[in-house]
Amino acid sequence: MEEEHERLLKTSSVIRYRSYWEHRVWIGDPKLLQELWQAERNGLVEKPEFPPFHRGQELNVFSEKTNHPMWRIVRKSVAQAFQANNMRRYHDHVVAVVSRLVDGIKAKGSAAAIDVSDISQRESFDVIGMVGFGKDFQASRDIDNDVGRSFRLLGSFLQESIKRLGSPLRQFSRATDAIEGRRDFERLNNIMNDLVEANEEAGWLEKNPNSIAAHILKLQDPKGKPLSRARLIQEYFIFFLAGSETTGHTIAWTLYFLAKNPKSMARLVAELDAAGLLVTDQRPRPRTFTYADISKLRFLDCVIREAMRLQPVAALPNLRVAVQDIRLSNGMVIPAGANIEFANYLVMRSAAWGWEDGTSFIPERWEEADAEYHHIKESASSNGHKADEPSIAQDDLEIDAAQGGHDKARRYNPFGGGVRNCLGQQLARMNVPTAVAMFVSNFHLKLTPEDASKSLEELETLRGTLQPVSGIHMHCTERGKHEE
Ligand code: HEM
Repeated sequence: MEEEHERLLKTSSVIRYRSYWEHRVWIGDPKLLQELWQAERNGLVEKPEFPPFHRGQELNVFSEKTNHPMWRIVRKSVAQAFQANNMRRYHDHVVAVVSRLVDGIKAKGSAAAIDVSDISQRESFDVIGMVGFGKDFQASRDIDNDVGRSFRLLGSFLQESIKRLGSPLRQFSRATDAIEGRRDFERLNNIMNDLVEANEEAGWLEKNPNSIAAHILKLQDPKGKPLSRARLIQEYFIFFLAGSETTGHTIAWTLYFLAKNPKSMARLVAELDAAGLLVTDQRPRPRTFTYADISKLRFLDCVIREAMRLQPVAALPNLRVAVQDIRLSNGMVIPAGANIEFANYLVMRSAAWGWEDGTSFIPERWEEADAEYHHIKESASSNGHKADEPSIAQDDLEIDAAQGGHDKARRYNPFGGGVRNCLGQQLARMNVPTAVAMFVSNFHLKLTPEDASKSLEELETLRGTLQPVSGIHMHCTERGKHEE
């Protein structure tokens, strides 16, 4: 994938092409991305049509059009669940889930090849269940269990959905894997339905007023009516899907880069040691990782940013449609109806946007001020047109979506940009550092010889999210017990 994108970028940062009857525009330029996010705020860019994957399926906050009142209603309400004071309140859940996994890995011993990708999926699934919906699915209780396949169902759902996009009639096919796909849809639907029922039980809402579930259950449509059960299930489901796949793979890729880069690992270990968080011979039971640690551990933050720059798990399929002709500052016009692909992946790697040695893992680059931005020279504006229209005040629909201005454009957007950027990013920003720090504090991580010998390209695949193709396997040796 990397090679293919580098090849494309050498040709241009904007590519127009036709795929059968569709007109597509592929944008790999941060300044133009900024303009398109502005166009999205102004209603000129929309989400594409998401054909129903399942008869009777409703839309949700991810698939709903930006100009539809329901999208705004859901986004504004559920955003409250992700406020910092809430995240602080729920941090103990994250620590509890990671601690269970740490115990499970210890029980396996260092000879076992642990799939950290599987571990990370269990972690993020349990966190979203507990933090968002008050349900402990216990995927992290025993690292070999299958908890009714529920956490694996999200991955298979995503893959089945993608197959159906390519072949809409698949949902009626009698092929074995298509039948299994339909069963998985049904199972997932039932799990979400059970969860809605549990959350609707008397007294639950009062006890969990800040959860994602509480904000969804209180929603009313524009006519003031409560949401249908089918819509509730869809809203529940999207928070599980968007919230666990992405976070889990981000944790796994971060651990992978650390295991591959001993100098970065050593620096992080020293930081955790200085903070009293590392297990050592002298400190077999370090203090518990706290919410306050997240903002204090600067190098940990650099490591995660760098991993998300190189392996942005959700940066590829950011698709949109032009509502009307859109003129960009480089003079190009995107015709109404054209599909737009935001090629964030490339923007976050390419030398064209000032990334030095952009395909290497160098967390130190995040110690420089303004590293998120590409600075635009006046001459770069090809037709004298300014990069931005005067900025519309960002309202509370946008989360950490600062895009720069005329002189600089944000070149680091792992959570997307503009009004449709990631709604749950505050949960990810709490979960990923906590999990990474706790795993590194407890274990020496060493890739198995087989996975260590593979290139990143051999390890990765794009199945809806950018994820390991068949896991990332490591030997995890307890710190403080078997020091090297
Ligand atoms: C490292 C973890 C995560 C990454 C990298 C990530 C990335 C993204 C990106 C790039 C988008 C925008 C997609 C687009 O423009 O089409 C997005 C949207 C979204 N994300 Fe995340 N996400 C993460 C975690 C989460 C979590 C934890 C939740 C919730 C629990 C969540 C919920 C959502 C939702 C609901 C949307 C749709 C928002 C809308 O359309 O208004 N995400 N995410």
